[in-house]
Amino acid sequence: MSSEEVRSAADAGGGAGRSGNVASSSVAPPPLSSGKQKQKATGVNRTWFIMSKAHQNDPGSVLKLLQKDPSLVDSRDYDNRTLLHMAAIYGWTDLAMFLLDHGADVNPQNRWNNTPLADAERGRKRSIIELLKSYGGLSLGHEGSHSEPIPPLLPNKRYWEIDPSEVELSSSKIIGKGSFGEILKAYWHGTCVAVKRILPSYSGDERVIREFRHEVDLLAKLRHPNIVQFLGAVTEKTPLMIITEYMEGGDLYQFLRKKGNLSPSRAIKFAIDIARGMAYLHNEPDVIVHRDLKPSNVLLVNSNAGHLKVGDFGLSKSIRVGNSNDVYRMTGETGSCRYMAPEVFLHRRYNKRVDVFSFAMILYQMLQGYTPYPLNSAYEATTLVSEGHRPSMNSQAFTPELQDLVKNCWAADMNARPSFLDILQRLEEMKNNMKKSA
Ligand SMILES: Nc1ncnc2c1ncn2[C@@H]1O[C@H](COP(=O)(O)OP(=O)(O)OP(=O)(O)O)[C@@H](O)[C@H]1O
Repeated sequence: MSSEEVRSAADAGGGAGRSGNVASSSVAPPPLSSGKQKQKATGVNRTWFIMSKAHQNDPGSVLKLLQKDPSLVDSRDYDNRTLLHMAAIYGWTDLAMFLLDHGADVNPQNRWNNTPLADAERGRKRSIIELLKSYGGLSLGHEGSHSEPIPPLLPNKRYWEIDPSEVELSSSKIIGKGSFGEILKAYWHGTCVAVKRILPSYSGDERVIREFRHEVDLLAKLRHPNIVQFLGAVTEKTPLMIITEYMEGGDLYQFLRKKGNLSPSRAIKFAIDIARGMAYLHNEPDVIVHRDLKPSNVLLVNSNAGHLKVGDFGLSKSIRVGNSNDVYRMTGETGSCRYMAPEVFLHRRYNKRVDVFSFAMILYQMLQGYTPYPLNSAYEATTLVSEGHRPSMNSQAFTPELQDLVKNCWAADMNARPSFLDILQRLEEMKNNMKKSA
């Protein structure tokens, strides 16, 4: 069994304390499994670790790490944000001063071409603006929708409880249906939101309530640009509701139905967004296995389709990686058949790489233009896959690199599948090579 196999949340006492972990780093880090190991981190790990502290809005720890190792001043995350960007976004003047005094580049540009000064101006961080200008800061970019600071989690466990009267449902519209409820487009304090409302007929069903609470507990811990943002929940009154940001562009399934197959560059862009969200969920030691990754659970921020997020955590499991020899064994069939890894369908032991398999199926669909085995029922399709068959890749959009990636990700041996951090690196490389050859 591999070192990445995991045991169940119930066995391990659940996956606690995921307060803003990020999976972003300039280089894919080897997994960290304990606090002590973090201290002994390698160069690659140190970059990842310091960026994760910055993303957790923890300037104190960032400063301590920098004092120990000033060579980290120009560390970057996957979005090419430096510590100076983070200081500008959050308004950490002392930290910005330390960085600049220790030779940090004053005008690095992130993925959206924003410099720290542009970010500070967007957030109206006056003292940082002055500081950056005094060091020759230039205001370039300004287009980043991804640079807003994320407020730290409040210690109060139920800070997210919403009174149903706050949710304006009279003019709401049903936008989706799930197993136990419906998804509505509604308004919360004047803001358009998505409301997952449990149907009254299930409001007394203990199993449904347990699953609902589990989803709320899990969602409340998640904060990442590629994860649909949880805003609050109604758990003390009926109907039970989960309120998340509204994703104007709808889901990827509908999008692909309209568009057919995507160009390699667009599929890579979409795949990067999905892989980013998934790398965050799979971040050890508090691993979240989504278990139901499929196109209808990937949502588009708006109709420009420039930004995707992973949603629907109804079936996700929070798992604290403990004994590396244990695996999670599923008790019932879970997830959506057509995108499901064979080990799940066959009720075998599985680990977080089930999500990598589902990711391969989504990538396949984006490039091929239709679902895997469209002429077969979902059950037949999964049976074929469990017998070792894979759908043929005969669209022009499959570049050799994308073909290899899909093949690796749907490997029958779950331990042969790459991690989402590896996937991200490969996709980023493909993207850069395409840019160079354009
Ligand atoms: N935040 C959102 N913004 C816009 N549309 C959404 C949002 N959340 C869900 N939807 C729409 O509603 C559909 C169903 O949502 P979702 O899968 O979360 O429901 P569910 O009850 O968990 O379903 P299931 O029983 O399949 O798990 C999605 O495919 C999507 O089209």
